[in-house]
Amino acid sequence: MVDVKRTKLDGVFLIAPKRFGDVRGFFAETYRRDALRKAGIETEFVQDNHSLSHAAGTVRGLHYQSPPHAQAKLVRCGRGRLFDVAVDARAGSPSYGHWVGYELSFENGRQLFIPEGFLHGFMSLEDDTEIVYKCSDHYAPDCDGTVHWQSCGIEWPKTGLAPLLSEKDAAAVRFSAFESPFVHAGVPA
Ligand SMILES: Cc1cn([C@H]2C[C@H](O)[C@@H](COP(=O)(O)OP(=O)(O)O[C@H]3O[C@@H](C)C(=O)[C@@H](O)[C@H]3O)O2)c(=O)[nH]c1=O
Repeated sequence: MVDVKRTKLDGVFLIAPKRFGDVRGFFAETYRRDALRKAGIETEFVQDNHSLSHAAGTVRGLHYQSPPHAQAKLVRCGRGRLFDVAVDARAGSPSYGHWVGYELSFENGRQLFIPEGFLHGFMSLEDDTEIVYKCSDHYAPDCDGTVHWQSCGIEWPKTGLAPLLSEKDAAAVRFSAFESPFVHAGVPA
């Protein structure tokens, strides 16, 4: 059983798989294609990723892959706690530049579905936080892009710690200078 809820950004969903607890711990279905389809998510995933961030306050993002290798992602936290963010980067979208952010943790088991055309990033909120996510296209380094994490008006959690970023992410272009490779498939008037 999976609870799939819309967010304020069209196409982004917050997902809560049911956990069956017993004396041993819990059991949960972390991916049900039929439940996502019922919510209108037709995405086929082809790659699973897993990363560990040692220090709380680590930021990865805001990342995207350009067409023809754009990726939708289904994100969850394997260990610890993180703040996960999606930013609408589809040129012409009524919510262009708008963002949503949710705490995903081992504890709450929640997932975020992020469609193609969005930037994705996260901040770890505990030491040794793991993120696990499915992607709808393979890694394509030539199509890889990053936008500066502090250039979209995102209200990041205040950890009191110095953020830790890759060199690539620290040097990323600001959102105001970002030339979006994505187009919003709007309904014609
Ligand atoms: C993303 C990725 C990286 N790599 C390699 C390239 C590099 O040597 C090393 C680390 O790559 P990065 O620094 O890009 O890793 P990271 O900063 O964790 O990148 C990830 O960030 C989050 C926010 C996302 O949304 C992902 O799509 C991805 O962009 O792993 C792969 O082999 N396959 C992949 O799919």
